[in-house]
Amino acid sequence: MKDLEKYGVFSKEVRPALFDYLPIDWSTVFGNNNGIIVEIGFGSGEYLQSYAIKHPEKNFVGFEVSITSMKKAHKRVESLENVRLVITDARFGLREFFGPKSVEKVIMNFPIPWDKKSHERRRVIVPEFFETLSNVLVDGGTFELATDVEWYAKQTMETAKEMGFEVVEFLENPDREIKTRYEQKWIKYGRNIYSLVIRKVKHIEIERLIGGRHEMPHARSVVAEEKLPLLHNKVFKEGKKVVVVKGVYKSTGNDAYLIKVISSDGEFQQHYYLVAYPEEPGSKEWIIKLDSASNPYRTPAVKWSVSVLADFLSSEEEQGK
Ligand SMILES: C[S@@+](CC[C@H](N)C(=O)[O-])C[C@H]1O[C@@H](n2cnc3c(N)ncnc32)[C@H](O)[C@@H]1O
Repeated sequence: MKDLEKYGVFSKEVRPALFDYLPIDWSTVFGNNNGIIVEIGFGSGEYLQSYAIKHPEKNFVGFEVSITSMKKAHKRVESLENVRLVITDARFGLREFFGPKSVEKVIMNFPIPWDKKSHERRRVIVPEFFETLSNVLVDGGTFELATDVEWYAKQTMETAKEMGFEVVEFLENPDREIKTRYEQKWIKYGRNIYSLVIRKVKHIEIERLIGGRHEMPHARSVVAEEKLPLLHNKVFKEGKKVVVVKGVYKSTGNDAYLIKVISSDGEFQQHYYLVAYPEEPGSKEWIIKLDSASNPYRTPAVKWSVSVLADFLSSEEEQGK
């Protein structure tokens, strides 16, 4: 894998899907073993920039889901050797890209609380998030939250205690050295600010969806070609895995088909393409695999999408029916 691709179009962007092995060995990314601080939802990047300049002896990894924020923040941190940015849902990224006891501190400034019942699924700070923290934080490592939403701060503190964390600090209107864009806005509007610091006291093992070598899943099957159009809009479910086929497209040049898939592992959803084509022209044996231009994380649902589609397409004789 060429480093240029692995590190994305932005010089400080890291694209974990292109790494051969996960969790990432961050010491090779930064070229040193300095302690790691993670910021979730860095927005325009002011906080990350100021913090990283103040602490050149630490490495910083920021997560965002907004590409607009990524572009703005990247301009700020471009020249900083100790910062890397990742465009991924941090709930997934913190668990999958960091090994046990590898992060000193996780920071979250002014997250959207998603208070409506229908939006609850988007919330970052949920019990599973504390399980991830209990694994990836070093012993005594901390999580810091700043918010303008009192119930959110208090609920986070209560859940943290239930999940075995120690509360180090809970302050109303703290005088924070670095103020984020949202913080400045809320202060101007006269809103109260709450800050919470909790410390890990107990390490737990967690299950990661991916891990180890990031291989390309593929399957071989005796395919009944007439079954391919039947895949359209098909939904396959097994446990937390869901695979939905959104489209099936036949190539004009040969017998290959492109299959548009959305798969979910619980809350984590990915969009990508699979390809299906005869091993030799005219052969009944087909290969079904990820399209080379698609690069989803090889989660259980992604691996399963290849095998479940291969089974579906398999001719009845092959299945012994
Ligand atoms: C209200 S803004 C706060 C931005 C910045 N921290 C500040 O205080 O100015 C929340 C940010 O979190 C990002 N975000 C929301 N959910 C996220 C997730 N699951 N993973 C990473 N970033 C997320 C949003 O895109 C948005 O930029």
